[in-house]
Amino acid sequence: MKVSVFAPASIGNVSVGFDVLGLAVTPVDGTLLGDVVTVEESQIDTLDVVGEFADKLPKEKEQNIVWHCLLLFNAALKAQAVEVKTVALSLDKKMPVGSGLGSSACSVVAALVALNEFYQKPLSSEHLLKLMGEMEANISGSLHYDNVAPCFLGGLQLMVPDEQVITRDIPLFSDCYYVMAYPGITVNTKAAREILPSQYSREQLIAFGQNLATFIDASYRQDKAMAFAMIKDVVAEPYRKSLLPGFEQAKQAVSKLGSLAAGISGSGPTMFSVYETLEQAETAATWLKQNYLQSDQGFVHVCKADEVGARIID
Ligand SMILES: Nc1ncnc2c1ncn2[C@@H]1O[C@H](COP(=O)(O)OP(=O)(O)O)[C@@H](O)[C@H]1O
Ligand SMILES: N[C@@H](CCOP(=O)(O)O)C(=O)O
Repeated sequence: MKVSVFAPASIGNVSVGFDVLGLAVTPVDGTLLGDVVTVEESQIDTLDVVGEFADKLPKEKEQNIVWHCLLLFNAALKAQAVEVKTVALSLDKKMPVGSGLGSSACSVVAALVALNEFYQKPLSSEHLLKLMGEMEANISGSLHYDNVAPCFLGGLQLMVPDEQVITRDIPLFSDCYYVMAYPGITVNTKAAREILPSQYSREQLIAFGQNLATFIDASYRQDKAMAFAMIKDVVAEPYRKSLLPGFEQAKQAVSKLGSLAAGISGSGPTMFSVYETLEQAETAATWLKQNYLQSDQGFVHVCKADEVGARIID
């Protein structure tokens, strides 16, 4: 049996929900913005890495998080007395590393879902999600599900403080367009987490809670104006924007072009911005391609919410 799984890009935090909100996105032109992992039976365990960003990854398979996913998955199988097989893994690394697009989450989710499908789903979705969180914590130094949950399940996901639930689907605005502008430079998630303050003021805590609660309420009422007015980041953006050349100027520019909201995607450097119409999104995308990209590896995609998440592809 051979199975290939695609796992989509995600916007961690969505500005208003640091570490507790994440949205999966996919380009409207059909581009596969995410990673693909293929699993098939083999005489020995192997990992082959191909794709546009393969050269940005460690050469040794033992340094690749997809290999660590195999080890973690096999341990989970043994704990359930399921016979472990030797497999050939192939990672098509379509996602830039340190991008703020949930690149590591794409590899983790695609690998664990592909392995689970290969074995005819011995692990529950809840068990898989916990393994994904464990992998993300190993990579970024602290546990956060806001990339792996939307990447795995699709849509807009709110992390809840219940280990048996972990995440909840939140109603999203499926008619909006999300422009993802990756400037082509790297911001390491772990480093971007380490620069954040260890403490916040009472004023910041109240603002964070009120913004997030109001966003969730407006999402359930499908009150688009209120929801996107709440897309404000009091936790990370004030401290991370200095890592993103031209971010402030780009945010002001897309606002004049009609964006409903804009912010740092995940830990950056990707900037996301939201629009009512495809025409506005495409106009802003053109501006961002001309003014926000820092290298020839940068790109801009006009996206919609990805409501499916990780999926088998042929
Ligand atoms: N398959 C992989 N995909 C992404 N990163 C990987 C992978 N394997 C190992 N890594 C390493 O994990 C770290 C991921 O960095 P991170 O900043 O979390 O990326 P992103 O923000 O894009 O998720 C990098 O040091 C990268 O070299
Ligand atoms: N909540 C995390 C999100 C990291 O997203 P990534 O796409 O940069 O890995 C954080 O802000 O640290």
